[in-house]
Amino acid sequence: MSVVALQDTFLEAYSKIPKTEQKRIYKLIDALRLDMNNKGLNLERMREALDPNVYSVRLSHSYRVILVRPEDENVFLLVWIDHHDKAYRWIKGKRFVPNKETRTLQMWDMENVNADGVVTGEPAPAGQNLFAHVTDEQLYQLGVIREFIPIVRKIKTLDDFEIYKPVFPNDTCEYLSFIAQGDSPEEVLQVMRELERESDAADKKDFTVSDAITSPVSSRTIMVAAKDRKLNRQLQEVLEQPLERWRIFLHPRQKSVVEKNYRGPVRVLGGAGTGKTVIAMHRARYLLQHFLQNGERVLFTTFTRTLAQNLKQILSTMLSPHEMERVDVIHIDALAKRIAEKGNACKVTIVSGYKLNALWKEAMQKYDWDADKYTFLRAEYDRVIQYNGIETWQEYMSVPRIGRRTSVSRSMRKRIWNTVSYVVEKKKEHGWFEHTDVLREARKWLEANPSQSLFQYRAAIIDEAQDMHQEGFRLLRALIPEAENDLFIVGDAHQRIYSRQVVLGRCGIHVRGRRSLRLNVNYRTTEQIRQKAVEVIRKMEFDDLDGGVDHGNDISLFSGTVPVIRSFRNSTAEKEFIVSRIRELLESGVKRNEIAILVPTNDGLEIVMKHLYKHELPAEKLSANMNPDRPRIQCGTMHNSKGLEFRIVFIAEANEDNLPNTGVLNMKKNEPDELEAYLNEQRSLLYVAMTRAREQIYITSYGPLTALLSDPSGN
Ligand SMILES: Nc1ncnc2c1ncn2[C@@H]1O[C@H](COP(=O)(O)OP(=O)(O)OP(=O)(O)O)[C@@H](O)[C@H]1O
Repeated sequence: MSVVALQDTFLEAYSKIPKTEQKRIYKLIDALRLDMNNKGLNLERMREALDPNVYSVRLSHSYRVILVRPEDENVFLLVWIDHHDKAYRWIKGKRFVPNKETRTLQMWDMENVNADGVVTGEPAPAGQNLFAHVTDEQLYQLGVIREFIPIVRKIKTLDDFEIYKPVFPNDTCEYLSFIAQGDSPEEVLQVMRELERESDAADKKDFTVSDAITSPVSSRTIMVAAKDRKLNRQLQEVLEQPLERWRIFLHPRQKSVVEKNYRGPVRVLGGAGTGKTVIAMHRARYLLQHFLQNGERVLFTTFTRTLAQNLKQILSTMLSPHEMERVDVIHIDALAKRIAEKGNACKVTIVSGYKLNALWKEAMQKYDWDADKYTFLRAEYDRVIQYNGIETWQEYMSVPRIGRRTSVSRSMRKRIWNTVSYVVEKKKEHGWFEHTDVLREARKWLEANPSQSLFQYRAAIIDEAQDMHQEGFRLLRALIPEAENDLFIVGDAHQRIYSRQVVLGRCGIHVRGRRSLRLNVNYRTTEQIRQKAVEVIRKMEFDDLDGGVDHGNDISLFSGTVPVIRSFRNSTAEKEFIVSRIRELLESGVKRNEIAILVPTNDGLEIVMKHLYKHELPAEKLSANMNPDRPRIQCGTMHNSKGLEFRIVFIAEANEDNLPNTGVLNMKKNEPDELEAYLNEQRSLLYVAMTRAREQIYITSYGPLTALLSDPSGN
């Protein structure tokens, strides 16, 4: 007898039961395989269940495992674990269908449908149907079983689709999601056919549960336990790390992006949680295994140190030690510093904060500026001069000041230039560099020494590209020779929280035609969280990192509870609420390190952490050196959460005067460009923080709540 498990449901159930019960599963599987008639197993047919092949078996005094045992087949399919009554309720309306079209074993939930009475209702009039352009036959080929076709015909809008989603099995739901997002049925069927080509059971007349289990397509949904007494390593791995199965199975769409041979740079866009980083990591592996020669290396870079560290750790579990030696995971500023120091044989000292402010104040005094022009001058330097890599007065005189609304006369420009030159000279005298200076110096060195191949990089993968400075991309272009599969860039302008818009074409990176891709399906966040997060940024426009507009719209595969948003009288009341919710979550089986508390400011972070300690809740700050597996509540600023994800997220201190920060608003109030840029960054920051949550989000404040949640204009 072979024993397999239905991933999505079984893993969910498994993650909710106590550790002692989890350990019993392995023994139970062995026992089932050896002798299913073993009386001790207490195998019982569940007559109340809709599916005639459903059985239950005793795991312990309290828990039962639900399984499917198709007649005349030598297989047990584990689907659920729960207390007796709850398990019965769960299984009651489920039907397990080996679907010849999708080559998978599907789970249909008739209970949901019948409760809503949707099966017997009238279909939506033609033209008002989200899937009107999909024929019945195409729906069938997409895996919709015949009796469910009338249900699809009732779906008028994307919102309707949300309500109906739990009815569909995951694979068909995913295919329908693609169509709902604008893909043609033919395109989606093409993806399916590619899979069928891989399937050895494609021509069989009857499609059985055993066929579904052995079909390669099922590798995403079914885990197989090995035939010998030791459990298959894969099953054990997935059971122990249920949230990371994407490391093993990619969706066919993702797979095709990862495995293509591209004639030049590729750009992949997609909203939060659409799998961009997952794809980037798989791409690194694929490049090494299929496209690169021995000795050629891959650079994997991103914007922040914490994220680079996190990516390195995950990559090291996906790649062999030998492959890992051929990949450098490093954030862009560290890379630039490395090149500049190696190339110029000099020590780079980064200057920022008060030293730099003091230098600017000195220059402003010398050139007789009013103190309130500080923001204007710094922005002119960062947004126009540094952004465009300008180094001479002639260049500055002729550069279009795109995105700067305050006009400046020629004489004013000259005064600005004199002030800037003073700062630049002084920085040189002290041997000080800002990060952008280092990027530029590194690039200039590479351009002047084209034959120098410092690190044997043949290709680069760039994550979180929206926050990369133009100088960063120019540096990468100078570092990686133009060739097939040279640059793989993933990013999302919705999440830009550090830099200004980049135009890849202006950095010598030319993305053409089919090398520009967009992912639309969110695998991380529930639709409820996604929608709430999108509300915060809905009035903004987003670029495609190359001078165009990103009109993309995403959809989440999962449904969940609505975000909880609450404001409290004072900070203590807010923190007490958070602590009590955390205690409840821990009691319900959520692990400490699955919970994150994010706050707008560093001061707020200290307060939150003190509060957790006071209540004996171990906590840890998000940082490049932290170990995310330690059983601690993860705390960090919203900025630090970039690129990460957690099961439950609290955004605390989301106060009116924190988000956006009133002090910064005041400083920028006379600079409309800067003010708008800052507000947009703050909206994106909130979007980023909210979309870190997989299952549930709590947003709290003391005093009035941030206006960004109620009024996306931020006014
Ligand atoms: N093929 C897949 N199967 C299952 N889960 C997946 C798959 N692809 C992605 N995911 C899940 O979605 C999560 C989000 O993926 P990822 O971090 O790559 O998204 P992203 O687009 O880079 O997000 P962000 O831009 O918000 O940081 C992953 O952690 C993973 O849990």
